[in-house]
Amino acid sequence: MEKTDGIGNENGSTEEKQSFKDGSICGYNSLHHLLSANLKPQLYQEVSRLLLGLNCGKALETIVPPESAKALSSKHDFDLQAFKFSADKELLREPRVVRVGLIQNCIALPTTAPFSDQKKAIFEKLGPIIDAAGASGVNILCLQEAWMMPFAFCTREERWCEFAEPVNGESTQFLQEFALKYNMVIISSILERDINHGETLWNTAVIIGNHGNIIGKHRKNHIPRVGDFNESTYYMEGNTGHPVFETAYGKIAVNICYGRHHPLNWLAFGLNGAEIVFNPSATVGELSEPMWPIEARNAAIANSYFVGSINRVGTEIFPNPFTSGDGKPPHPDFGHFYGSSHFSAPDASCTPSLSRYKDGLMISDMDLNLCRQLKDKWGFRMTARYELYADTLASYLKPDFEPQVISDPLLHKKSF
Ligand SMILES: NC(=O)NCCC(=O)O
Repeated sequence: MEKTDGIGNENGSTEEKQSFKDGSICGYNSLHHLLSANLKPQLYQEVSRLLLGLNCGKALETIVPPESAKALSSKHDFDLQAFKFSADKELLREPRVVRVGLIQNCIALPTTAPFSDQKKAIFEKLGPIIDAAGASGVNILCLQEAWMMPFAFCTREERWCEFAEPVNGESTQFLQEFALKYNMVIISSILERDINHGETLWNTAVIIGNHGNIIGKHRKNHIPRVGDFNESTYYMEGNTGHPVFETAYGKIAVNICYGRHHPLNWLAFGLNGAEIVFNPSATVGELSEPMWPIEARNAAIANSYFVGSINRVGTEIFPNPFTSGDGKPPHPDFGHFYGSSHFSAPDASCTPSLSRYKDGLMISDMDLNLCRQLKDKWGFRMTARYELYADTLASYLKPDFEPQVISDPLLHKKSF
């Protein structure tokens, strides 16, 4: 249900336009809602074909979530969308269909509330959304980056480090119960405190198996130094490589937030055999929104795997204004985290996005056979010429590296 007619309404008043500060797109939940509300059905179909691609030659199918999940989404006011990526029927392999979920959410209490209350309120907010995923039969569920806290890394204040937890801490224990209850793999991105290594901090994804066990962890490889993303004040670049976790439902990996700007990061997870790579994120409109629908989709295409992209929602106001050395006046917030979580598939199709301003659960079935089918069709792995790039990289890393540039000999000749 949309809030206003947005600019689609010719009489759109100033008040209506003001309401766009809520994070909506001219009053609409998402770009796709804006288009479907304003284009004739035939035009919308054609725009969708170009915008979202085709899966097995058809528009992506939707699936109907169970009534219990729909009831939870109405009661707790979160967006709920469900789709299905198919693959071609094979003669020798059975389809390998898994149901995957992504959760996006805003924080639950102001950042000025006691930390324990903030964390508890986020747990309480997430419970019904995870229940909806469980009721829908989701096999693998991924939460957003540092879901258990406000994204306070803009502030550079040390007190936010108190939110950090060991891999087997409170947040993991909270999710382990759901994993066990719903026979679900859960990927939980937390601020980690590594007790055994001098209590250092990391930005870490914990992989919880469908028996409630901890399968392993991965630490964020690339730390942003852009805009207000002052994360390097808090933790260092990860030391866990590019692990792929073999779970009951397929081989999965996690490329945490800013790592999505690094094509080699995506590649490495692919080389290790990932079939689904999750990108739990926290990013804001002004900085990255034009990149958001492109990077994950490109990674899915180039590496012949599925990608699940998740971004938090809302504007988080911090008690003390901060600056980031970019000449901007002190400000108390990052800007708007624009949600828009979605899935991308190796055949270049993708789902529409979840809301730009509301909590949400995005579900999709995906037949993992599609990964190999796309490798066979496009041959990106076979044509990759890795040895050329290995040579270039090895040479680039040497201190005496010189770029391979052949200059036009006439370029520096004096003309008479
Ligand atoms: N959390 C995080 O790494 N954000 C960086 C900004 C971006 O990559 O869009």
